[in-house]
Amino acid sequence: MMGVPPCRAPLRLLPALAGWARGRGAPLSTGALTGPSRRHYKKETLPASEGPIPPVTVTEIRQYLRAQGIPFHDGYSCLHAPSLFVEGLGEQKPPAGSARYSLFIDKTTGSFVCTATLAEGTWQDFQASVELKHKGVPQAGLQQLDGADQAGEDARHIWDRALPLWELLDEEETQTAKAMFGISKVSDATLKRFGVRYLRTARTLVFPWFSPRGTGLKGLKLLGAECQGDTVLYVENTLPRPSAYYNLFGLPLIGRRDTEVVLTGRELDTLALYQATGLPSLSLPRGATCLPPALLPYLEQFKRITLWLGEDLRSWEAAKLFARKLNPKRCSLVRPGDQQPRPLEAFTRGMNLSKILRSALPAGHKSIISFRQLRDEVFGELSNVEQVAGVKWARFPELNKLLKGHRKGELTVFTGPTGSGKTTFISEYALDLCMQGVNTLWGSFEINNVRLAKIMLTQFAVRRLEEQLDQFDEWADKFEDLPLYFMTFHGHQSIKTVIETMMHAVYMYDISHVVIDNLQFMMGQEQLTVDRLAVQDYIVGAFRKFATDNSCHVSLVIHPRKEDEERELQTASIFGSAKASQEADNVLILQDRKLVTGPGKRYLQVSKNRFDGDVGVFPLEFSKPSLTFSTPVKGKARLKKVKDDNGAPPKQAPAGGSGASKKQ
Ligand SMILES: Nc1ncnc2c1ncn2[C@@H]1O[C@H](COP(=O)(O)OP(=O)(O)OP(=O)(O)O)[C@@H](O)[C@H]1O
Repeated sequence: MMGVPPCRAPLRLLPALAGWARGRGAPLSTGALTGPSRRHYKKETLPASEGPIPPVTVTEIRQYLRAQGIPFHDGYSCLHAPSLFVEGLGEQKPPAGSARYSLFIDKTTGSFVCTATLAEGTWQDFQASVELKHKGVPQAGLQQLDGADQAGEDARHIWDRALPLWELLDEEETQTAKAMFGISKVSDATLKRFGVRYLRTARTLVFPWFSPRGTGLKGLKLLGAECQGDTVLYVENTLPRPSAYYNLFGLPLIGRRDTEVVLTGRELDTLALYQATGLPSLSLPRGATCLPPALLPYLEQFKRITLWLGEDLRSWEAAKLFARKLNPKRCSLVRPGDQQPRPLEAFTRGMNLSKILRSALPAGHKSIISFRQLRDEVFGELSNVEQVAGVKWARFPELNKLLKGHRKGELTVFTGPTGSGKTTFISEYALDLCMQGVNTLWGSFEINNVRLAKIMLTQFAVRRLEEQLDQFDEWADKFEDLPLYFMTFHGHQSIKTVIETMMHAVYMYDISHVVIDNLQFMMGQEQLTVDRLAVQDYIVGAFRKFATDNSCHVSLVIHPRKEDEERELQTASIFGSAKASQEADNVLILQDRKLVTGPGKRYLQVSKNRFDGDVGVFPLEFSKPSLTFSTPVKGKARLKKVKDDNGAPPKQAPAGGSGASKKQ
């Protein structure tokens, strides 16, 4: 297990013990990664427009199926059809709505999976299969999912060594182990039903991932626990590694006729929920961080899905987004709150879980709502000020003081003089958030992904890896487990293609932060200045809309206009009309003027902050070996809040950030 220091979050993901990543259901995945001694590291990439995934619409899919004479019916997230991959079944015409329709085609991406044979592929693969079938070629060999190879073997090895919790040496050991995980009230019968085991040597619970066909072991999750005062800190490891771990825990226990399910964020919640209510329950493989579309076919049978993911605002936000993918009409959401903690806690506190489930709110969106419907949301925001403020940077405490945090749905515009280190800074700023579980998508048009990943890996390791190549694998392995994706665009691109790719990434990977470096690469070659301004306005507007519609933060690098080199940049120095700064929620400027405070110093200026109005500047200290910009530790308080963006960086370190002011 890698030695990543504990963090504040009650649950965090550690790198998997070993494994492969296959990016199941993700047509754009990087391909197989081998065991722990590998040298290559690859993050998943998204395609350029000429890449392998032309967007397909559900209308086109329907037309194609009709034209090919393939019967289908409309599900919640997928179209259901008889499978081509099951011998003979494709020829028959089962009645509409039949459970024998085992082929699921994702309405958004066209990707398919056959739940009977576990064949899967892209929309293009599907069309190719249909053609081959017409030519009489058998379909059996297409991408079987259950080749879990190395990870499967490793999992089997651990599984065989783990014991059922109720078969430990004595009752006392069982009780101690249960207490350690906060599951003293969870009965042996429940643990047995879900097949939970205990790995004595590592003092971890072991949750199995069985193939949906109920045969082989595909992987497992190991859960460790540390008690800190009254709270239990859980540490997770999965086999295969998180990016390839697609276990809907509890799936083999779901009956064909079950039409309702409760989705939880943790296996322990599912145990508690089942024991308390007897209702079918599944837990998502990576909690509230994502709902991979590859899981959607397995949720199609449910007419009603209740999402009860956790007790914090982040889980609530995630539940709202997941309901969109699942089809909000069938979803209800349990709102986190003191009287509605997560299922395990509610169970431990002796609360009535059925009652909490009954109070779940329908996710169906209505465009006109009254304050009465909003008041609980308003209360939630008022009572969770810290969480509402967003994810805090770990490396830039001064940025937290000004911006308070990184929030979904906002647009940040970032500018600075040419060559001042914009890419280097924005890379670390995004990496910091990504390391805290913010699913991040990079659009680097100026420098290629290898160079960018090299900068990021150096910043991640906080050292010059060129001179310590023996450490490369260790850092690359950890880096690989970050929820980080890259678009494969390079050079000029149309905004339409970029936005389409971003939407695809949001659907596939639940991206909540997109970084675009930089806007000028979407501007095309228009010669006329007026046109260029209009084009830029249009692009900024498109990113703004994307951020709002997808509840996703967009950080957009824009070059400044050519200005007097002696003068500080201001909000008005951003290239183009005023649109960029008007649309932005935050404007950040990297100031590189060599001020009296030190040679070569940079300052970060927050010149607009729509969230609470605090603006100001703070110095950054660049470390060349690690390419990082930490805030200097020496000296007194460094942050200076200023009245407006004409406020120049401080000539001396100001005391205590006095002079703070709010800006409308
Ligand atoms: N504060 C700094 N002091 C010295 N060198 C720096 C600093 N920040 C970045 N650099 C180095 O300067 C070079 C340019 O940095 P970077 O590409 O991040 O700048 P940029 O502002 O994005 O450039 P451009 O305007 O071309 O987009 C890199 O080699 C980087 O390592």
